[in-house]
Formats: sequence, C-alpha cells, structure tokens
Amino acid sequence: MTALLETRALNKHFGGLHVTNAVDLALQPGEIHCLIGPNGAGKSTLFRLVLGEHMPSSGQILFNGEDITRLKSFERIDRGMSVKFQVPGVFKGLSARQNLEIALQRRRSRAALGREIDERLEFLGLKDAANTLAGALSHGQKQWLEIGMAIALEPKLLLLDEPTAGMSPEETFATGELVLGLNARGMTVLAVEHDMTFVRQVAHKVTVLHLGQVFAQGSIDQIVADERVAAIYLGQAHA
Ligand SMILES: Nc1ncnc2c1ncn2[C@@H]1O[C@H](COP(=O)(O)OP(=O)(O)OP(=O)(O)O)[C@@H](O)[C@H]1O
Repeated sequence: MTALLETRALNKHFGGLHVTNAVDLALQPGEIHCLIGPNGAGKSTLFRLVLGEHMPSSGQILFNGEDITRLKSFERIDRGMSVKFQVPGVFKGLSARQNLEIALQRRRSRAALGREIDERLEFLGLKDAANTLAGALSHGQKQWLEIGMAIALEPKLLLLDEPTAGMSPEETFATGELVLGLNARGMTVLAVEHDMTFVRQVAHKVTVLHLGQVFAQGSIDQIVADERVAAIYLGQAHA
C-alpha cells in the first residue's frame, strides 16, 4: 500500500545545528501515529517540514505517493493536509456555531450547512456550547473547536501539535475519543504529543525522536518496554 505520508532521509540544518537527521517516517492510510521525544528532539521541526513551513536541507517528503518536498503549505493543504496548532486560531468574538459556519460555508449549500454544523457540534462535544462565544469556552472546548475548524475541509491527514497540552485528564480522554472518532471516519493522524496516557489511548504506531533522529519505532507497548527510550527521558519532567 502507498504510504499517505512518507519522509525519506529528511535533513534540516539551522546553521551548524543538525536538527532533523536522516528521518525516514511512513504513515499508512488510516493510521494514528504519535511522535514523541524529549524536549529539543526535533518534533516541531519535523512537523513544520511536513507542513512546508520549513524547507528541508535535503531529503524528500511524499504525500499519497507524490513528491511534495518543494510545495508551499497551501499546496499541501489543497492536497488534503490540515493542521491544528497549539496557538488558538478561532474567532473569539463569535460563537462556536459561527466559527464552524465560517470554516464550512464554502463547502456547503445554505440548506445543508445548518444540518452539517449541528452534526459537527455534536461530534465535537460542543452541542450545549453552540451559542457560547469561542473566547468564553473552556480550554478543552476551545481545542475541540479548533479541531473542528481543522477538519472542515475533510483532510486526509490531520496534524496535531500537542493536542492535549494544558488539559485535565477528563479533557485529555475526551480529546482521545474525538481523535479515534475522526480516525473511524477514515482520517489519518500524526500527533506530536507528550501525554503518554493519550498516546496509549489512540496510537497505532509511535515514533520516538531523539537528537533529530528516529530513535525507536513501534507499538506503544514496545516503546514503553524499551529501556533505551526510558533512558533518554530520564531527568525530563514529562516522562
Ligand atoms: N528556527 C530555528 N533556528 C535555529 N534553531 C532552531 C530553530 N527551530 C528549532 N531549532 C532548534 O532545533 C532543536 C529542536 O527543536 P524542536 O522545537 O524541533 O524540538 P521539539 O522536539 O519540538 O522540542 P519541544 O518538545 O521542547 O517542543 C532545538 O535545539 C531548537 O533550539
């Protein structure tokens, strides 16, 4: 099967700093893949390379078999990538419903829009908060609305940058359920995440980055049992 996303010998240097080092990564269609690693391992940089926010020093990125290494971010989005960053991208002065309306309106006829938004609010766990201003939503609800905006164009691949940062255990669990729900609808997910409870809940496959390189790869059970992985996390608060 053709991988949905593949990086081949991907390298990124910032001056003398080799931040992404010969990274080979492959995500099969329908996979939830979590990217973990200690602070400074190069997770965000790899994410930005995939998105086209950084250009690699060398190597290739393929999406659905197409070489997208030199494409701009918007061209990658056109091909079916979407991203939810940690920084809020919702319109705070508009309600949850209005935010989704903006994200969806280009895709739907007027008549179908209301029904679609109701369905999405329900799916996102925001039914009771439909008319609440986005700025007044709880932290978790804001993040779910962000995910709702990111999936408006029905991407093939959703990139999530630490989706559970700052969340309570209950919110983290609900976010995991949401991601599993998206995956059940056919979406492939790549998530940078520190929270191992979340990783255990959702990940089909885990890649550990360390010093810019793929350090280990496997199921969550294989990763947790790997003493080398435990060793690189020693001294890190979020191990
Ligand atoms: N634009 C840049 N210019 C120079 N160095 C950079 C740049 N972006 C990242 N780095 C360096 O690259 C290394 C990896 O950073 P990166 O943010 O990718 O790690 P990370 O694994 O996402 O870390 P964290 O878990 O703390 O977010 C760090 O040493 C960082 O200082």
